Amino acid sequence: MAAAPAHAAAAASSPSRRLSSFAPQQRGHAQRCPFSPSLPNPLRQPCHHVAPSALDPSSSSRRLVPVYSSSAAQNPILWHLQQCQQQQLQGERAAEGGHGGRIEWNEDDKLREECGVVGILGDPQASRLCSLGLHALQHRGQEGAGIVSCDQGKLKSVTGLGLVSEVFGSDPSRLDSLTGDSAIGHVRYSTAGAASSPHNVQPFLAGYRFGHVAVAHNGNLVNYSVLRARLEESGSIFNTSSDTEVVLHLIAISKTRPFVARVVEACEQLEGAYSLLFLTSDKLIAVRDPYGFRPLVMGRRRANGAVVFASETCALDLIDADYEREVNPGELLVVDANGKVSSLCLMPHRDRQACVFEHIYFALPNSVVFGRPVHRERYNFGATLATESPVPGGADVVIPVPDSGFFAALGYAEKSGLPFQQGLIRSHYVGRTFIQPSQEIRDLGVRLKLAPVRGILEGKRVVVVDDSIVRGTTSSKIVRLIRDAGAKEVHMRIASPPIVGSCYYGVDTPRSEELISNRMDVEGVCREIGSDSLAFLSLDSLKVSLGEEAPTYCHACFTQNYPVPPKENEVARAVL
Ligand SMILES: O=P(O)(O)OC[C@H]1O[C@H](OP(=O)(O)OP(=O)(O)O)[C@H](O)[C@@H]1O
Ligand SMILES: NC(=O)CC[C@H](N)C(=O)O
Ligand code: SF4
Ligand SMILES: [Mg+2]
Repeated sequence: MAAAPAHAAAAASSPSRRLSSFAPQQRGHAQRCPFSPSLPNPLRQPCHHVAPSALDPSSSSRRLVPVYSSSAAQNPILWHLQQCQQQQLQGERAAEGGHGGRIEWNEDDKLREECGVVGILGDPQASRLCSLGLHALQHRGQEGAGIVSCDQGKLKSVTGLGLVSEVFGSDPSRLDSLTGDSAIGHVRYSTAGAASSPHNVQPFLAGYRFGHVAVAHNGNLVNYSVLRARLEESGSIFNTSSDTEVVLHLIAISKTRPFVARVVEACEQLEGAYSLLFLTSDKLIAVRDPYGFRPLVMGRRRANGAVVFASETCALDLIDADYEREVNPGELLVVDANGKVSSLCLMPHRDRQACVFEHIYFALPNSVVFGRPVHRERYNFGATLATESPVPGGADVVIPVPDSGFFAALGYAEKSGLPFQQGLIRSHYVGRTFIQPSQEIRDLGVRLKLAPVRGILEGKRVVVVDDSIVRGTTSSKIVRLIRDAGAKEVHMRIASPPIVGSCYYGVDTPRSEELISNRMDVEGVCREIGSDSLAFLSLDSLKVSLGEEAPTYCHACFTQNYPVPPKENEVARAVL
């Protein structure tokens, strides 16, 4: 049963939050250049620019501010801004290798993925299966990939920048070298530490007093700078600028024994999100933080009972492993060399705060995440949206924004009784996070990625369903594409609430100020993206859709109620 439509109630009481129609000529920008306020800003599209004050490499934080761009060649202001941005980039690259912080930024307009982890024990093909599992999780991180295997107590590692196919496909000898019947793997999208540094690609492998240990991490540690500073003060030397490395140092300096107790002691000092896999000479260990922000599941291979851990069940499916259960929040599972699994409670169990965005956007629809099939959740969000936000004057067709809008659009169409059509075709050869250095090329990139089907759109009142709006640039471009293809009306429907806050738990979001719904209300966003109407799924309806489990989900990017306070302000983007 859908909740009362929150925005409809707001619309009745407040004209400023009403869903509205806007004529294109009303869509002018009155903004001025934030860095030269005396100059009017004639530009239209948001891009990113680094404030000149942040050009100082010693600056404690980098400020990214939205400005408006067209072609730099035609526009001196943009040229100036791009020069500054170049300068900033060069400064940061020169500073790379410095302590801790992230020195690159979310260059496109998206919420970026997180990371994916896979671990296997008890199969002679462990590293090959691991690489297949990583392929299945490639949507969670495309910056780097790696595998550490264990053969007769000896740990071996191959890591590299790029996609799994680039790291392991180009040279078969890499996988051949990873012998042994246990392995862990990682695909990275960075939240802390430079994306372009090969040192930051996981799994990390380190030696300590009693042996070697490898770690693969999905999440983000909100207190890592504090921990790192403390460790460095007492002599630790870091190899990477990633938050994850602190875990290895904490294990190494722990005075307790055995190894599992060291892991527990280390994890007790961590704050934030962590789904971790550890590999040692004789064990595979899986840990999930007490809030369970990030997913982590366990399964077994049908053929031989090998134990498998993975971020999402799609990785289990690919390697013929049956899903057994989640690693529970706050739980530590130890798999010994004989495949025996023991469970330990890591620390007092807190109320779970699973990331609801896994259901909305991140996870693949064929995965089961937090015990729920992702495709079903998305379908329900879309169906609820249809109930609470039909198009006032009716519509002719519902189309999804591929890929992640697909199931929500299907739910919307079936609930509203409208035909569901594929009005946008997605190129399979353009990545999920398409990155180009200039805004102009990025604009073209959207057309490269999504092409309208004129025969479906021409003369129609079109409902376009997407999963989320972050900065709004993709939506504006899609609205324009659909209008250019002859649509009579374009109504955007978004199957999640407006995103108003950054994530500190393993998802690289733009700064709050750059999130379009943080800067303006629904009517403003509608005007900005140029649609005839716009509606988001209300938070109340999202919660109704999640049912009894709603309180066990994190919704902080919609509410800014952070379950773990983000102590280090903007940690993911700070240059320390
Ligand atoms: O408001 P914006 O800044 O435009 O960002 C939001 C868009 O980004 C994501 O799609 P993306 O293209 O990254 O991935 P997908 O193809 O898997 O949907 C998301 O699904 C929205 O479509
Ligand atoms: N997205 C993630 O889970 C990233 C893991 C880790 N914080 C890193 O930056 O490498
Ligand atoms: S803030 Fe948003 S993206 Fe981050 S964990 Fe919470 S729900 Fe997920
Ligand atoms: Mg999308």
